[in-house]
Amino acid sequence: MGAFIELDRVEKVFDVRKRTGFLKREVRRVRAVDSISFTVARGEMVGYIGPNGAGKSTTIKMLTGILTPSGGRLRVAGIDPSRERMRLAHRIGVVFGQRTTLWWDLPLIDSYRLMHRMYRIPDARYRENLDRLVELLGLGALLDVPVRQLSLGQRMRGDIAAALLHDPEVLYLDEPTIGLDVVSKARVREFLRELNAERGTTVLLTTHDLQDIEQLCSRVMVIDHGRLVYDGALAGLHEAGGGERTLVVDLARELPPIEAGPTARVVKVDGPRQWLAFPASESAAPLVARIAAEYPLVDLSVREPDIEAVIAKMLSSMGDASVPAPGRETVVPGAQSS
Ligand SMILES: Nc1ncnc2c1ncn2[C@@H]1O[C@H](COP(=O)(O)OP(=O)(O)OP(=O)(O)O)[C@@H](O)[C@H]1O
Repeated sequence: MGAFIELDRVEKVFDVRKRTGFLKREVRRVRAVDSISFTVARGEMVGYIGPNGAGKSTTIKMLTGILTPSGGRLRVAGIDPSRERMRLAHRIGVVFGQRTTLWWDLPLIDSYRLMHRMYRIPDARYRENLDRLVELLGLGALLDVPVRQLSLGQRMRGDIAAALLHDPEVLYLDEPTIGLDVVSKARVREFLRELNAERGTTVLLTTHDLQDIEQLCSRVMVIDHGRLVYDGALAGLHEAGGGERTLVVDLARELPPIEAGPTARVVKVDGPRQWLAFPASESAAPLVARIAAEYPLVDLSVREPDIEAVIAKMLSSMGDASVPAPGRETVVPGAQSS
């Protein structure tokens, strides 16, 4: 089967007018997406990650047709999103972690009823989908509650159901687990896994949480300064990024740096607290056991590398040659106005 999402040298350039003096204005050209090409097959679950301002949201907005590319070719299910946004809307679902598509003052079920009409979902299909989503996402007791009274995790589940009522073939998720507690995160992830396995829904996921990717996506794409700098398995990204986790150890008192064996090293000491870096591919258990046996251990925790750190390491290990120059933001000659 051919590609379901196709981008061929897609670009998005914004011209931003900036005041630089009393009467002077300068036009700055920001290349938010800079010649990106990739394809996603039907049924794939792909992570789309990158530092702040890398161009992720701009890409998603072009994929939904909210923004028109400045250059290149883009197709979703054979449709050019910005030209046929409404036709495409029936085939895609979008969830933004930071915003809700639900009506704030209305009970949850009323938002769903409105969507039923907006998307002209056939009655039988609407009822069937609603029942299934309410069950899978545990929304039964929440349907009559106004959205503003829902917790963040409940609201997120409500939003995910809203995005899926019309049976979209592809789901774009922008930070779906942001701000959620551990239990809610697990629930959302479990649901997405089931959705993908049972319905074959294609999922494109933007997140700052590496565990979202670890638990959901076999493929991850990294975007930096508007360019695609990595496309492959998460393990490969860890390798390229040096792949280290951190063990944070609280000792009973201030002590010299812990000697923890050949693969771990102390990277920071602050009073009785010490930070040890160790390979992400290794279990923390032997390290913890050794420290517990030899030191007055009070508490400890393991920190996963954060996405920004992994990407930064990957970029520096690749060398500057493959990293786009920071000249993405350029002053447009002759565009000064007064
Ligand atoms: N409407 C706009 N007008 C001008 N510049 C914009 C506009 N939208 C985005 N940009 C710029 O384009 C670049 C990419 O922004 P984008 O929101 O796509 O990044 P992002 O990867 O989603 O970041 P974040 O993780 O912070 O959400 C940034 O430099 C941003 O300032």
